Amino acid sequence: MPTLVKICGLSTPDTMNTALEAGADMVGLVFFAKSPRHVSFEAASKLAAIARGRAEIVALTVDADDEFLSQIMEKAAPDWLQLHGSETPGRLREIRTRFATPVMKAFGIRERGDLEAISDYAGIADRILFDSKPPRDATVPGGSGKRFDWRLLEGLDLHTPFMLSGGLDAGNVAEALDTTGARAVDVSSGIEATRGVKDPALIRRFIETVRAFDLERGQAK
Ligand SMILES: O=C(O)c1ccccc1N[C@@H]1O[C@H](COP(=O)(O)O)[C@@H](O)[C@H]1O
Repeated sequence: MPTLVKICGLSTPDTMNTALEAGADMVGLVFFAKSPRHVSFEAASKLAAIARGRAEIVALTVDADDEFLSQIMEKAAPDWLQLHGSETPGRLREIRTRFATPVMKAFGIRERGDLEAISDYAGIADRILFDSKPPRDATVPGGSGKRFDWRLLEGLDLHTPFMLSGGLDAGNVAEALDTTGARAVDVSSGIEATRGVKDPALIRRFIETVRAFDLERGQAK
């Protein structure tokens, strides 16, 4: 199976098309006003229409309430919800039931102890997402372009599929895949010219690099 690639924080039709044409498996729309990648419901609806049927659409939220999630479902009808806040296992269960959409729960990792909470989400989260841990006073809890020590994931025995993120780019993604054994990766900052502004050439290079890694490992499509 080829590595699953998620391109996150797309906010223009051009970069959305670039990601899709380059072969992204998942495309992420950020619904968090403090993020430089935040999209309005109107923009999201147009971007989702471009992506539908070509890649899975992921809506990223941070501690969103039901009203906000309902708006996202109505306007963008995502295939996945990415929950990047401090959502509890109970809240995840509620969201899955109410919105009948798979959920990907993000965990910020800095040290081994940060992995402990994950077992509480077993059988509830459809996928676990590993990101670097944001500083306590961060206004945006992700998309920082910072990596964490990937060796912390070595030998991890998760019974839930996981995705690796946090500071990935074309220059380090092969090493990240090799170290962690991840079968899915997510990138945002590493494909940007400046914070929040995607660079089509970097999007293509990132996906090409992952596909080359897959070819080398005999995992290509
Ligand atoms: O992208 C954002 O602005 C964002 C905002 C709030 C929470 C998470 C966000 N992005 C996610 O963060 C990780 C790491 O991204 P990066 O490649 O290090 O920039 C990734 O999962 C994004 O989906």
